[in-house]
Amino acid sequence: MYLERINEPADLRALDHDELDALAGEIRDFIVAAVSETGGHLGSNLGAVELSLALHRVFDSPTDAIMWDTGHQAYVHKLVTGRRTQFEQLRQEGGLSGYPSREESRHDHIENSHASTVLSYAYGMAVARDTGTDDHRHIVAVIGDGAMTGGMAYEAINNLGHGKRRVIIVLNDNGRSYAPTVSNLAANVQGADEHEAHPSFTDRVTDKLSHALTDIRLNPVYVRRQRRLEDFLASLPAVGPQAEKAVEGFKAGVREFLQPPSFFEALGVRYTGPVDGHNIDELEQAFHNAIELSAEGPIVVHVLTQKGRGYSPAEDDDEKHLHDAPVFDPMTGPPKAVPTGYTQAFAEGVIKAAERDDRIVAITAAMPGPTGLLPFQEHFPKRFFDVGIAEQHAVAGAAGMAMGGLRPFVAIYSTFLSRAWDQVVYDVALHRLPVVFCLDRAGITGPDGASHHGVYDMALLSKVPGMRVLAPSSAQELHQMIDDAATLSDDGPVVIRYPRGSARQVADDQVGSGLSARQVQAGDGTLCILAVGRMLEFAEKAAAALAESGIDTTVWDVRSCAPLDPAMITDAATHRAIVTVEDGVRDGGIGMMIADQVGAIAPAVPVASLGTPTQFIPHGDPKTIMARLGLDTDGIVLAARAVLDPDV
Ligand SMILES: Cc1ncc(C[n+]2csc(CCOP(=O)(O)OP(=O)(O)O)c2C)c(N)n1
Ligand SMILES: CC(=O)[C@@H](O)[C@H](O)COP(=O)(O)O
Ligand SMILES: [Mg+2]
Repeated sequence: MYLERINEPADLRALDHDELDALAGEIRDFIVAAVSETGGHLGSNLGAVELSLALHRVFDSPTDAIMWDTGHQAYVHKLVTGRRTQFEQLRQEGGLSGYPSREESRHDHIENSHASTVLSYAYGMAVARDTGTDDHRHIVAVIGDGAMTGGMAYEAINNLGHGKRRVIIVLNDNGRSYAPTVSNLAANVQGADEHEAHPSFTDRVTDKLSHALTDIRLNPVYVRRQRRLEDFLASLPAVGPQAEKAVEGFKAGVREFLQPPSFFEALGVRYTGPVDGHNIDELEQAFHNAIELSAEGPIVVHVLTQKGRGYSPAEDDDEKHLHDAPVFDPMTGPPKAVPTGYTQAFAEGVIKAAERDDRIVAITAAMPGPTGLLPFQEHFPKRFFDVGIAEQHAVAGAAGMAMGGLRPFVAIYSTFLSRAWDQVVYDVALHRLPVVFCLDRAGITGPDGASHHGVYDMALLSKVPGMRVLAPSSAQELHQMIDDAATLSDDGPVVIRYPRGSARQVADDQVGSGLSARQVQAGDGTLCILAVGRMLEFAEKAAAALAESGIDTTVWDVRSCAPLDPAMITDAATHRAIVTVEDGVRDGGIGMMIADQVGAIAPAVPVASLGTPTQFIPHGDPKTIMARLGLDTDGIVLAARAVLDPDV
């Protein structure tokens, strides 16, 4: 067993390549076993095994910074940097994070799980390094082909190229985000046409021509000779410049013939590849050469990997190569991922809406499966758009579609809509465009940690002029809200936000409509609980618990967070005390808006607002996190008793 001997990257350098290949096999078995126990990211990590080993053999982390875009593919990095024994607690409360964590290790840098950021970090760290005089450490940024479809990546590439920053970019191209990436970069580089845009892994690696070219272009001996020839020619009087031009022209002709200059080189970033991402020897050679060539400026090493490599249930999963997986039986692999709960309700509802209105189109930012849009794509292939990991473009694109007479439904996780805040406000709302935002994973999501909880959407979006913000308390309410949004959007944008996981099922008479709140039960005027979305279920249970001690509670399902229903505000203001509860940030949240409006008509009525704190909330089990924050039945009961009898 080699894995047990690896406690830090230096231990990798004692192994020969046969031992490294054996270690890679052990690591794959370890990751499958670990993820099968706790759930987590699988396909991406299985594809990054050899890449991670080669990086940690060639570069000297943490002196050299090895940074991972998105970070979901950093399990091997964690394994070889001393955290093997912590994987039993992967993504558990207080356990190992599923992403790099600065608290866990000096080898970790970026904790944010939002994609397409790593090149900007690399740029910034290179600038900081270069302000010093003797700092020669390497800045290595690993970015996936999916993350490369995010606009930020191009902003950074542009700056890196023009700034000639000494950064090594490792483009980990497995041809996929969840779905196949918009274009397979390897094919694009060689100008292959569309039908080759997603060649098999083997095809992608065995293109010997570009392979051979890589050797030439990467080999520093070739580069040094080329430079000596250029210097010699330039030194020749008279004929020198012409001869030099002739050599340049010849080289350009060779390059043009063999391989069109890549996108990267057009921006001043040297490109080389593709390299076989599962051949450690080849990877190490490529990285050593890149170190030499990076003296002149940034270089991309294009690495081809296979998502899910080495575990057939992942290799054979056409939808997402087991990008992530729940707890599962490693012998058989997890069952096929199908939408459940609110995601399933959205998947069904948006199809029904589109059947009724042919203006309706659906947009995803590289997450057709997790957002529930795969069935929509099957029903309406020409009305479905996957724009890549490009939320800003998705939203501004939706604005364009709406201006053109379409009715776009934009399906984006709550947390990822943060990326497109500017476009939501000034491209959609400013023009009062009929765009419907369907935000899955709103509220506390759990295992993916601080940058995945969807806790800001209500507080922020309720402040956008003309924006309607709806929060369903059941699957049936979500269906209703999708129907209503299709017409409400005549007057401008609508947001529907709903949580990860199971959805409450209710009878048709327990569903509201439009922008009205729904009174679930009427009390005797003592206490009024106003609940947002999934919190209604806890509010009803709290009311039942309070009834046992003689407190007769009114309960409202808020439904429309913006605008708030005036009838609900007026009724709440007639009570002795009010509790509001939402699974979003309390500061500036819906509860505070309710308190503000009640205060305007009944300033003496106390309002206790429950919500998430203005803090980053670490990963863990969502129910445990919500209980800890008082966002459950007991928390509501406690708040009710306190607001009724503050002296108790
Ligand atoms: C801004 C943003 N949008 C969406 C996601 C969700 N997401 C996580 S990983 C992933 C796919 C990443 O693809 P790639 O960069 O190619 O990495 P791979 O999983 O293929 O290794 C997506 C869309 C995200 N993390 N950040
Ligand atoms: C990094 C990544 O893939 C995230 O988008 C996350 O893992 C999604 O998790 P769920 O789809 O399980 O909410
Ligand atoms: Mg990928």
